[in-house]
Amino acid sequence: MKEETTSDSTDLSNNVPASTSIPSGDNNDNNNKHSGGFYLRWSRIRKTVDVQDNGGGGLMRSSIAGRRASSAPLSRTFSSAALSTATTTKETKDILCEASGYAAPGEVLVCMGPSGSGKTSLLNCLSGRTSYQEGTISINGERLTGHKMKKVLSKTAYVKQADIFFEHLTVQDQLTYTALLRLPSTMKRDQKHDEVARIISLLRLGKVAENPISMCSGGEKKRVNIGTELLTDPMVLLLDEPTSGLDSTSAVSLIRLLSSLARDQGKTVLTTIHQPSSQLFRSFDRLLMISEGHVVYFGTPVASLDYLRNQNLACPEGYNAADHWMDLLVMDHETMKEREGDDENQNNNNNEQGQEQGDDNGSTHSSHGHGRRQIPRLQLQLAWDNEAVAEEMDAALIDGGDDKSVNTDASDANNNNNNKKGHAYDDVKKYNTSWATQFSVLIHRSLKGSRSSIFTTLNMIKSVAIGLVVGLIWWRMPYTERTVSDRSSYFFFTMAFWVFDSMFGALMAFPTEKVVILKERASASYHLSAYFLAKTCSDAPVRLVLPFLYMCCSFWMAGVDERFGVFLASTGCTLLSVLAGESLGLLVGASISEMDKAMTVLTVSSLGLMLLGGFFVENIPSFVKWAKYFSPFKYAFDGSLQLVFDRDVPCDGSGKLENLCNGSDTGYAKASDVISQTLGVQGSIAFNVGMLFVIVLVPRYVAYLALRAQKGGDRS
Ligand SMILES: Nc1ncnc2c1ncn2[C@@H]1O[C@H](COP(=O)(O)OP(=O)(O)OP(=O)(O)O)[C@@H](O)[C@H]1O
Repeated sequence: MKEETTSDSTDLSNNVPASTSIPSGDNNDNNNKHSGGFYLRWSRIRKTVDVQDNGGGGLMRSSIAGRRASSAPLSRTFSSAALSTATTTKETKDILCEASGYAAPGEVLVCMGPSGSGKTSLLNCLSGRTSYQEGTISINGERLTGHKMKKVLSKTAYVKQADIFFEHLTVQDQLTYTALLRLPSTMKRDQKHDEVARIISLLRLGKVAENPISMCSGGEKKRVNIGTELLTDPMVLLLDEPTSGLDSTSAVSLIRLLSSLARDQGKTVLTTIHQPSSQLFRSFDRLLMISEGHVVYFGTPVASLDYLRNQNLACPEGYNAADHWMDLLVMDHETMKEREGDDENQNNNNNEQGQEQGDDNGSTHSSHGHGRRQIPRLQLQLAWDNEAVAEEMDAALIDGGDDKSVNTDASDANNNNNNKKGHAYDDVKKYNTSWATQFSVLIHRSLKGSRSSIFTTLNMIKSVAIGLVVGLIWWRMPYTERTVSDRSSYFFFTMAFWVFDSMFGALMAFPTEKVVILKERASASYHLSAYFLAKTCSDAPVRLVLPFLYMCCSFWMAGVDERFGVFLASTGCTLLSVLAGESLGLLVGASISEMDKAMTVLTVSSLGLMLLGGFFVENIPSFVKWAKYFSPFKYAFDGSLQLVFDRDVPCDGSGKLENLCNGSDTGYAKASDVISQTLGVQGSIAFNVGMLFVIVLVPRYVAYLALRAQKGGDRS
């Protein structure tokens, strides 16, 4: 093993030319064709992440410089401090190592590499979805820094590997809402609908347009995903594995579609792809090969075969060139030994056959024609002269590369263009539509979701049934001394049931939508505030219908009060308590991302708040008593009881209000005494209702802030 490593480095230093420039035939001849397009360049992009190592020692520990010297495989670097710690250490893992390249308007650049080589990470960096430690990304020669990157987002479409949607929406709905949100407000509504129709026909989605996305096949979902991004007429289209899960015919037609978008509309297309056919491989305009975060080739696919031949790694005749590239990049010592063994056997067989047949074809091709003791991916990583590409990219920067005289044709064209007209994205606003438009579209979309998840037939039956059961159990209570505690328990049950129901129902509201929101927000579709308000405004009325049905049944059956005004007011109190419970659920759901933790927190806190409401324990210790002022149960209960017990209570000899009835000359217990002494109600109706409003609004606002603080991770 040691010998092999030494010989690797020796062989490499002997075999690889000191400088490997972009292969011939790879000039920028296409650049002037689409000078109005976006020329995306990146140079020396370095991205690292900190990861935990539990002292397993399974990680490779050396630096790039060290590896360049020793040819040891590496994708991680260690700080010396980390090395000295035996147990859990933090290490820095290199995900992209000085990656450089460009994607030109009118061209399809295909990025290939083994799984985990850094393709998605590169797209994430280029789309502004993730940070990187070093390097420059520019559009038409201008560096993209934070602010500009955000602006460019609205001109960049990023089709992610995962198809993320609200699956209850139909294909048509999904595209229409996207069009209404992301197409500029200068376009009329009809034009936006026409655009949706165009995309549906372009992507052959007509047959499934009215189907919910959840019913679509993988390929159809992928096309909806692409259609969603194409709608905005982006200048730069980034696609992560758009052909995964598609059959070969669909994959070919998708790549053809991308090519035609690039050629006919001057779009800049950068896509990653797995295992294209030989024919497809050759049809790509440009190829970027990545291995363990290192660019190992950038140029045309055809020139890549010459390059491999120069590296003594020629693709065997008749072998799929893309497969050959991938084989080279995944091969390790073990697979090499196996292959060498196979080759030797095959050579021996062929030699024997050749001798028998007098045929001189015995020199069977060694499966990949490479030096037997080199690991090809290391050879290729070391051989590629990334610096040459990086310098070329830097030279194209308007505000200063190392040598401005080395500008490419395109950058010259773009410089002139930019000087005259300013940048194509200078006048681009982050959001294409106004806050009000976003709010109205989102509320419409959100209502569809709320109706399908909350306002279901089953939920309605449940509410009416519980109302009927409660009505029967508390059946026709007379308004006398005997039923004071029954009336109070009716309200206790009602508040407890509905507040818990709304709390736990709302807990899931944001977590289930979070992934879609992060995706849509990453493409600057709308303000978070527009989403948040639309979501809460659409969920609330739908959620209130159910307790209203319950109140309609139970209140009259139980004979809580015969006055319609009291019914309306106590129903209002119940509904306010439902909204308060919803707010607390939203707050916990928005602040704690792990569902099991959120559920635990909500269960403990809601039970605590209910007990603190004073229903079960009369003598709450003073050091926790203050917490009852956070209890929506308390305010709803206290408010409702004051509405009902606004008249003196007739004594009926049952002795339930003994202390109040015994001393009474009128035969009535005074309402104020019943409320304060027997029921322990505090504060006026206005105070209790006011406090309910506070609990409705404050936790909601904090939930919004919590949601705002959440950023999509690298992988979201
Ligand atoms: N935030 C992160 N934390 C830790 N590791 C990460 C992070 N992001 C990426 N990686 C690692 O970086 C490497 C490159 O990941 P990336 O998703 O870019 O690969 P890929 O080439 O797109 O793979 P695939 O083809 O399987 O999608 C992987 O080993 C991945 O585990």
